[in-house]
Amino acid sequence: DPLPAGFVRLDDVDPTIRQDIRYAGSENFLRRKVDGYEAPVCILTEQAAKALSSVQKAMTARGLTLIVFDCYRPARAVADMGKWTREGGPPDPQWYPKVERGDLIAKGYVGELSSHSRGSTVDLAIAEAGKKSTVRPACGAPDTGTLDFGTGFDCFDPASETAHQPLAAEAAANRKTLLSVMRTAGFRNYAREWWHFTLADEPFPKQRFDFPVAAD
Ligand SMILES: C[C@@H](N)C(=O)N[C@H](C)C(=O)O
Ligand SMILES: [Zn+2]
Repeated sequence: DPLPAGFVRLDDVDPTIRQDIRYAGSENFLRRKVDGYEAPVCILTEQAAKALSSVQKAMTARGLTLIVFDCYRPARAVADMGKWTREGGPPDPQWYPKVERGDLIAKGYVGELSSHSRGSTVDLAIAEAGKKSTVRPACGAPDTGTLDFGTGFDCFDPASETAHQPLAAEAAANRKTLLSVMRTAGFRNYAREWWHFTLADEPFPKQRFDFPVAAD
């Protein structure tokens, strides 16, 4: 299906950006596919995709690449995550080792209404350009194939706060690099998650979308 006006598939803007769209599969904190993800593709607003492509150019020059884990997230996916957290349960050592499942929204790790549904928010890391990512998330181990950020994508823990201390020097330096290149391109970080960025001048600041994430 055609995308709503103003949205693009990232691959059409910059096919060099690596994509590992976790909610389209089971390697995520729900341990199953999330509603609304029909294909593992990154969809963003045109402005966000172009801004990300400018970051990728800086990365490529350094032998690095961006890797995106989540982009536009349909409202039905946000609702699915919310319902799932409310089912409750104990901490999960891999994804939220110190938080009850039912507290993930209250603690700010999962959005009850997420900026991702506005299309200009992205979860991402930096990887070495030559190395392919194999999935090995999240707490206590960086994702294989990404630089060391201290924690992996979607490790819901205070250690994932962007400015968390103490943090090994290399992880702190990599967080600083990601923050710096993303800020230069006009993105703002969410202080609780080093991987979550929203385009400051987003085109749909008050709208939430619900079309599915589909390949074409
Ligand atoms: C779930 C995680 N990847 C994330 O994006 N968290 C923020 C708070 C959100 O859901 O908007
Ligand atoms: Zn996010």
